[in-house]
Amino acid sequence: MSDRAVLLANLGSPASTDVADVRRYLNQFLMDPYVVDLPWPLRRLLVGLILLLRPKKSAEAYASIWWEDGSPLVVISRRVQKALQARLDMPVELAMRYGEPSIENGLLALAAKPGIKEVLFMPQYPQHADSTTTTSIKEAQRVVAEHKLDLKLTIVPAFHNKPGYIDALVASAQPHLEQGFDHLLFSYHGLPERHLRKADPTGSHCLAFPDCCDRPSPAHATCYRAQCVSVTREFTSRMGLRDDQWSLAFQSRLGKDKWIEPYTEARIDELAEQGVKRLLVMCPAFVSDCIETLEEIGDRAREQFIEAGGEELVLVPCLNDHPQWVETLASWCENEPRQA
Ligand SMILES: C=CC1=C(C)c2cc3[nH]c(cc4nc(cc5[nH]c(cc1n2)c(C)c5CCC(=O)O)C(CCC(=O)O)=C4C)c(C)c3C=C
Ligand SMILES: [Fe+2]
Ligand SMILES: [Fe+2]
Repeated sequence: MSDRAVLLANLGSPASTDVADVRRYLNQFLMDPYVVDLPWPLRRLLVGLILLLRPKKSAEAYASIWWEDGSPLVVISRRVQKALQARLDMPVELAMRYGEPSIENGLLALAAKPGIKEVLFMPQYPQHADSTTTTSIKEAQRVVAEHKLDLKLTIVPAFHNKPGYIDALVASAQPHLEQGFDHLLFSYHGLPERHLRKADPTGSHCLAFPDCCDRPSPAHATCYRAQCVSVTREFTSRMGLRDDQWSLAFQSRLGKDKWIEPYTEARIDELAEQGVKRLLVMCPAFVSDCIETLEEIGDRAREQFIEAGGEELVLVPCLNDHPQWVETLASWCENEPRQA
């Protein structure tokens, strides 16, 4: 048995679809300063306002996609953990940034295992965002420091360009594309534009020009949008798609701020107006299906598309527990060099 263990980290879901549980979850999530990046008093005020109406609406949305054994995001993440555990000779735990199982309990459980000296911490996000990758890493570092754990954290950052990721995406999505389509829409989770500017280490690249994502820059190491563009280009080139066969948009906008564009909702109407009848939608910001794919795209966007004149919207499943994805994760776990 190796002295390395693995902690897979995803975002998390409410404990149940009860409005009180959804409110608790949304409060923990939105009060994270990496998610709503305002000073505490303003954040408290804004989140308090959001929590007046959002929990009921979100609880209904969660109830419409909830599975017998829980939230799809958590159930699928458990399946991946089990498949990876069966494949590897090292302990594999699962943690969520918000709700349960927590990053704290995951790290404590691994630290209690005899002989474990290093934890490979793997946030399950292909593209970097402070609201996902950074906050998970900070939480893991906090737990190690506060509990004085005798563990080395080796962090696997956003894996948009890591060998094997695009191969797994192609392997899982190709059978769906082979069924035929008029257009393929890549719908990524959105982000306030302010987050993109804040994550730009050069301070002068991201959103400074309309084509910033096409101009090479060190800023792209932490630019969510550039990484979404790069994943889309890699995928479409591997599939041999022409530029007019696909487009890219951003979903899930919350609040009044300007988020990165184009918005998925607007793009769905445009595509229906252009005569697209069979629309395929992929959501490569997520490795597991979740409320954002199943409800926002699979239900609401589908309804919108059909009302606008489309005939069929097909949601391409996320990587989920596809064998090639599990194999890719396993190879990263075995081969990732220990960080100094
Ligand atoms: C300011 C608000 C939000 C930011 C910024 C944000 C970034 C972000 N989120 C994901 C991945 C997921 N988000 C999910 C749900 C979700 N996201 C927000 C808000 C922000 N996300 C809310 C309020 C919710 C809850 C659902 C709702 O009420 O609409 C999920 C799904 C969780 C589940 O239980 O299924 C994921 C996954 C990324 C990748 C990202 C930054 C790029
Ligand atoms: Fe989100
Ligand atoms: Fe850019």
